[in-house]
Amino acid sequence: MTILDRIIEQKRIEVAQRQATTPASALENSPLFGRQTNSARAALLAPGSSGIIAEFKRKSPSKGIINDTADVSSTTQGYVRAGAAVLSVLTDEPFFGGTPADLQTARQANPDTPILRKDFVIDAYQLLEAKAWGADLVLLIAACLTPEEVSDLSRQAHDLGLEVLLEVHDEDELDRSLADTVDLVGVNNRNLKTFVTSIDTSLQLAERIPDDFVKITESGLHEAATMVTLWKAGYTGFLIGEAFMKTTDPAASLARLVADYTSQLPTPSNTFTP
Ligand SMILES: O=P(O)(O)OC[C@@H](O)[C@@H](O)c1c[nH]c2ccccc12
Repeated sequence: MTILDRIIEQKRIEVAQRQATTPASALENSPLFGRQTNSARAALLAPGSSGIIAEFKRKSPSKGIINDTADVSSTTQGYVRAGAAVLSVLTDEPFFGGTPADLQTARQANPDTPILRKDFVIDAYQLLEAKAWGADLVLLIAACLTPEEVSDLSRQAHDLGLEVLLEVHDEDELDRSLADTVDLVGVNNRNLKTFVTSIDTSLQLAERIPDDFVKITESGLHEAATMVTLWKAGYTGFLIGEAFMKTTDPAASLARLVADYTSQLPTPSNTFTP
């Protein structure tokens, strides 16, 4: 059994329990449910965008504790001030130490920034939660969904005004799961079954992703030079967590990376300006 299998097994139990205590109607009646969402696609494609999706992550199955003292509100606000285009907030508790409250807090602290609910979505109920907790987009992971589930869930997400980031790890997942109902395609450099992380994954898949999707490279990114290589390969979005969260000042680390990255980009029009 892989770690991903264990996470999904646990997730099914968790979703059933939450559904039993909070009916869909309660989520639909919550104050944030009707809010107008912010577009991550627009934020990442805006001229001058840093392209960075900055993640709030306390721990992970591959790294253990990364940061168990950081405050959600100040860290995410710091990320935004330092130039993050989009925020990603883990809501999985058992494996990543995130909570629904983290997402709600990040929403309240950053009303105008697109926020990704980072979790393992396997059921439409979780889309209602995402909307009720203040998310603007959700992650759908091809490795744990059938192609039908990807297209059904992404259609339902759109009906709620949520954008969809489809995560793939190889050619096979991309070929079978890419639906025109998704907005952004993320290539995870980390294999969720083995934890092996390599940016070659993104480099190999870049050309196979049609250009109408915003291309995001995810995980294991630490250095501006690597980002420039990936940008040249066609990636405009960079999902980064650990490199920031493991430092004592995540926002300052982001600011340094943005400065370094933009100074190395060949075209001034893509330069981030605060
Ligand atoms: O902390 P990193 O190596 O910068 O990675 C961030 C993000 O890509 C990673 O947390 C992630 C990518 N896909 C996921 C799916 C579930 C949980 C976590 C993830």
